[in-house]
Amino acid sequence: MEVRGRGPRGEAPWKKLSKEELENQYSPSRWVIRRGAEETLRMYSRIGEDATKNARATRRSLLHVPYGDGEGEKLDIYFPEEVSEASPFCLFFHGGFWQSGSKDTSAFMVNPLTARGVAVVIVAYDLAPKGTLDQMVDQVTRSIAFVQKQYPCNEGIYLCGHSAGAHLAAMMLLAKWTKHGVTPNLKGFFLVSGIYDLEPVVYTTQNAPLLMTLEGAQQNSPQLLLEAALMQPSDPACHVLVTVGQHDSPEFQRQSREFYQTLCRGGWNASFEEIRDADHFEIIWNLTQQDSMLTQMILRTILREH
Ligand SMILES: Nc1ccccc1C(=O)C[C@H](N)C(=O)O
Repeated sequence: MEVRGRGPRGEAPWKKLSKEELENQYSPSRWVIRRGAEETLRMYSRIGEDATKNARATRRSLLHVPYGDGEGEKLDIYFPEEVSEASPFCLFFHGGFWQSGSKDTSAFMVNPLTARGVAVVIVAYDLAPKGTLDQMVDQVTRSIAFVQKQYPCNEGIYLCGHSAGAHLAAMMLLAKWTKHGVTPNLKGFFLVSGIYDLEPVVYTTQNAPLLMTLEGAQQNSPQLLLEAALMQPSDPACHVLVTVGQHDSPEFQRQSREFYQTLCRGGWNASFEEIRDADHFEIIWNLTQQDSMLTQMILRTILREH
């Protein structure tokens, strides 16, 4: 499929959509094909809860560790069998349009990754309306700095995010670390069904608790920030995997493709994968399975089995 990049003065394609169609495009559960929307959302919670129960029952963990003073600033660390401070660490940021979801139902990737020697950190952040986008981005930045300070010998820090969580992870491509007193050993990004240009979200009902202004949306859009920055990646070896489900909405697919293209133009070591036969939710359920394509891609990157 050909994707027209937006030229400097080009019209963004979503601006041609009616209000109803835009709402539809940014309602992931309306695009699922194997079950109804309600059932999908119920199943999403249940699979997340089961994965978390299972991870907590079978893995050594440190739960509800504060990474800041705020009440919501907590993370869970799950260790591989052979505990080593030098493990690679993969931090996961859950989705839910910055207004739903919890670290306590998001341990999807814990068992497959810890089984292969990777420590997994599931990070909580303050959801809207309590948290603003600016605050969430700051919290995510501090959670990463915290892990780097706690485990300075780590073999690499990898960030994985789903949906809104992929947005938060992608913002870290532009993070300024100096004020945090530490530069994390960032080695890779796994961005799953994310939103990188927040502007269209302003015109949907998803914005009711977010209260984003147009300016706020632009300031928190990695798509726009990367286009404007023309900055070189600080570590050219740092790999960015952009993935989207075959059954994600066309707007979600466009967002992922355009973000990938912008990364390539900026000189990032990026790759793009459409996950076949997966919708917005199934794509993350894949992470509970050791042998799924997405889990395997993540493990290959982290374990450098190219
Ligand atoms: N992106 C997500 C990721 C995780 C959990 C929910 C969502 C949703 O988008 C829910 C939305 N209210 C929907 O009905 O599609």
